[in-house]
Amino acid sequence: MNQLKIAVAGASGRMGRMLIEAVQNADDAILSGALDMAGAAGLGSDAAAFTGKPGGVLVESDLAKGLADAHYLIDFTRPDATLKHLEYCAAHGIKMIIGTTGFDQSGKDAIAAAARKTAIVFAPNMSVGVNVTMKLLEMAAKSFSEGYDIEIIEAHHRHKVDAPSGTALKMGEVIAGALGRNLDDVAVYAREGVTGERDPSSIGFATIRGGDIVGDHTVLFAGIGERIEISHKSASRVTYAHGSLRAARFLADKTTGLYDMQDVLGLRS
Ligand SMILES: NC(=O)C1=CN([C@@H]2O[C@H](COP(=O)(O)OP(=O)(O)OC[C@H]3O[C@@H](n4cnc5c(N)ncnc54)[C@H](OP(=O)(O)O)[C@@H]3O)[C@@H](O)[C@H]2O)C=CC1
Ligand SMILES: O=C(O)C1=N[C@H](C(=O)O)C[C@H](O)C1
Repeated sequence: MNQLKIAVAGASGRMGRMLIEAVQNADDAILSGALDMAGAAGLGSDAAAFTGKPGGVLVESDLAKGLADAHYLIDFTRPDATLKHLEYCAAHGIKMIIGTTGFDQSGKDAIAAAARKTAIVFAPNMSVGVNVTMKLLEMAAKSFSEGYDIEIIEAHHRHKVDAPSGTALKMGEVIAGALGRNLDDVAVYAREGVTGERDPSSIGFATIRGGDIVGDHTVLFAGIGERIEISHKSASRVTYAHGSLRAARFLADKTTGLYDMQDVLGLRS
């Protein structure tokens, strides 16, 4: 069997470790590289040592060394790191699965441009459940287009650095798209003081950060006399890791192009 040769960026991170374990446990994949930032404590050590099954792949900060044997890079880091990795991967034909969130428009444009040189799956949430939830939201938004106020509430662990979450923003885009609105025009990210009455076309966001919450997202459609809530709650990061492996398998026969998990899961309508 042709194994997927996968490198993992952010090897010491919450997702990096989960991904290394998932690659190690997959029959059709082999850990072929591991990256972390210059100065990180684990540099030079075995990337899989924490699993109890070291495999001889060392954590590198030098991209040429860390990616020498890789055909895929799974990247859950920070936007500045991902954009550095992107440049290298595009130049060397290494396919990317990007889970990092918090990109500005120029970062997103850079990813789209790199996808003309290599194949990329870019999604703020790799779990099957969240991506099916996106479809439910599209349907619900069309049905609740009049008379229902839409609010997106997300909760994550205390270490998360970006807000709202990439998933919440994507949910907002999906709902706005279904309603023929532009999220930039209708999003309300914070309320304080005398805000005035709610604009019925707005989509509100509320962010909670605390403890070890893996990732909860709820979309509230609040009407007169009834409320509908569509929620997804993650109890483990393993779903993101398994989704990333599905994304790598999806890219196996692609050489270029930008895809997301709706493509990977066959959910695009
Ligand atoms: N798409 C999805 O399904 C999911 C997306 N995410 C997203 O993935 C990202 C990472 O999340 P998480 O694993 O919790 O975060 P962590 O902070 O635990 O891990 C981030 C990793 O990236 C490394 N890193 C940070 N900056 C750089 C840099 N400049 N160069 C190289 N490496 C760098 C960190 O190194 P160090 O520790 O040394 O700082 C660390 O190893 C976030 O954007 C998060 O929103 C998370 C879960 C699911
Ligand atoms: O930082 C996290 O943890 C997560 N980030 C992603 C996001 O910003 O949507 C996905 C998931 O919710 C976990």
